Order: sequence, then C-alpha cells, then structure tokens
Amino acid sequence: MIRVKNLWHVYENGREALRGVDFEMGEEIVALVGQNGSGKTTLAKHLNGLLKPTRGKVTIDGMDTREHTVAELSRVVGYVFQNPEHMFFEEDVFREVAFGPKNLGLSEEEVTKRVQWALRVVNLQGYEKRTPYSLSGGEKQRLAIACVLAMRPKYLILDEPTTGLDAKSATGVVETIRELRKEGHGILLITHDMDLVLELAERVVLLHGGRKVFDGPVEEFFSLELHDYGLEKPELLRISERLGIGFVRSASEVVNALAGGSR
Ligand SMILES: Nc1ncnc2c1ncn2[C@@H]1O[C@H](COP(=O)(O)OP(=O)(O)OP(=O)(O)O)[C@@H](O)[C@H]1O
Repeated sequence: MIRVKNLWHVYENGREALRGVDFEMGEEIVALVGQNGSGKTTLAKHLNGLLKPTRGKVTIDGMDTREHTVAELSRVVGYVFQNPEHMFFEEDVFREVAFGPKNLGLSEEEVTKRVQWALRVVNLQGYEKRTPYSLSGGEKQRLAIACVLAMRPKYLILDEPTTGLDAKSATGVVETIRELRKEGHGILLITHDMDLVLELAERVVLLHGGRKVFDGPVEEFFSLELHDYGLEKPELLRISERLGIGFVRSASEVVNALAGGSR
C-alpha cells in the first residue's frame, strides 16, 4: 500500500504546495486530478522519494520515504514523466528498455526476459531494433512505460500519458494501462483529461489549492460542480444526461441504453 498521512510540502520559496493531504492506494487505477498548480506533481514526487515531507509521513509498502533513497523507492514506484521522448538516449528500443534492469546488476538472461515481457505488455514486440526517435507519439509513450516497467515496480505513476496523442494512439495507451492493472500493478494517473478519467479510473482523488477535496468513486466525482475546480465534464456525460440515460462510461453504453430503450 501507498500511505500518505497528513502530508505538507512547503517549497523553499515558502509556497505551501500540499496542505495536510491523506491518501492511500493499492492495486487499483486512481486518477489524480485538479487544476494547474493544485499540487498533483508535488504529491506524485513524494511517492518515489523525489521530494521528502515537510511535515507528515509517506510510506510505500511499509518503507518510510525519509529513510530510503530514490533509487530504492523507484524499484517499487515507477514514474513515467510527461513528454517521455526527452528521456530516450539509447540507439534502439531493446537497449532503451534494458538500461534500467542492467543497472540493477541482473544477469543478461534476466534482462532479456524483462525487456521481452515489458515490450509485450505495452504491445511493442517486434520493435526491438527500431530507434526510439522513429516511433510515433503513442509508441514513444508506451516505450517510456516499458522502460519503467522493466524495473518491475509494483506501482506506476503516469503523468498525462495521453496528452498530445491522436485517438488511436491514446487507445493503445489505455489498453496498456488496463493490461498493467490486470498484471497486478497499482496505477496513479495524473491527468487533466476527463474523458480518460471516465474511461479508465476506478477512483478519483481531487486536489485543490494543495488540499484533497474529494476522494471517491468515479460516478460521484462527476456529480461534483467540476467548474469550481477548473475542470470540465466529459462530452459523453453531457450527452447521456441530455438523453436522460444517466451515468455511462463509454459510447457503447450509450448505444446499449438507447437500443434497450427503443425495444
Ligand atoms: N520547485 C518549486 N519551487 C517553488 N514552488 C513550486 C515548485 N514546484 C511547484 N511549485 C508550486 O507548487 C504548487 C503546486 O505545483 P504542482 O506542480 O504540484 O501542481 P500540479 O497540480 O502538478 O500542476 P500542473 O497541472 O500545472 O502540472 C504550485 O503553486 C507551483 O507553482
């Protein structure tokens, strides 16, 4: 379990970015949302020790982040940053994914196994010899996930994984996230994309001004006055409300509801 207790983070300039946040997550898909500057990235950076609490406590599967290095914590909590292409530096996809596990000092055989497994999960088998820069936006995002995944972290933080991707690429990333969840990972999804939250999240945590103002089921989250938090209701929900069919999570649910209603 990831456990955050009364977490305060004050930056050197005095900015209180987190003010008494309590948060827990296990093997589930949690969407972390809130407008710009609400504290999402600051909270996420506490989960692999990039930041340490000013006050309060963060434990990752029992490890207090104050007492462990980023390297140790990163084996348990993998962080896939926004715009991942900046992190690629190897000449081919295989080496890129192998870099992390090699650094762990694993045998060549184990490294190869992990690379193959990670590429399979993100659906990039056959790309081993390609140069990372030749990949599409969605493929790069999936490669970034594979690189972190090859370290076998139990939890993954994905920062805006679908931003800037076309619909087809975004679908590939969504499928990858579902696959990761099936494989037993806990996933923290930092996003402004409410369609993605609707499609994928099992729970939503909403930050506002450094405080947690909502933590609960997706349906309940979308019943909030989202404009108050600088967020927009997904088009799909606005349509379903106008049609009077209530809460849905996908276009096919709308179609089914309409088909059922016309019988
Ligand atoms: N290194 C820093 N030094 C000082 N203040 C910072 C620093 N990093 C972030 N902040 C401030 O802390 C607050 C929270 O920032 P944070 O990046 O966590 O928000 P966010 O919700 O992730 O925003 P975004 O959606 O824009 O990424 C903001 O007011 C931000 O300006």
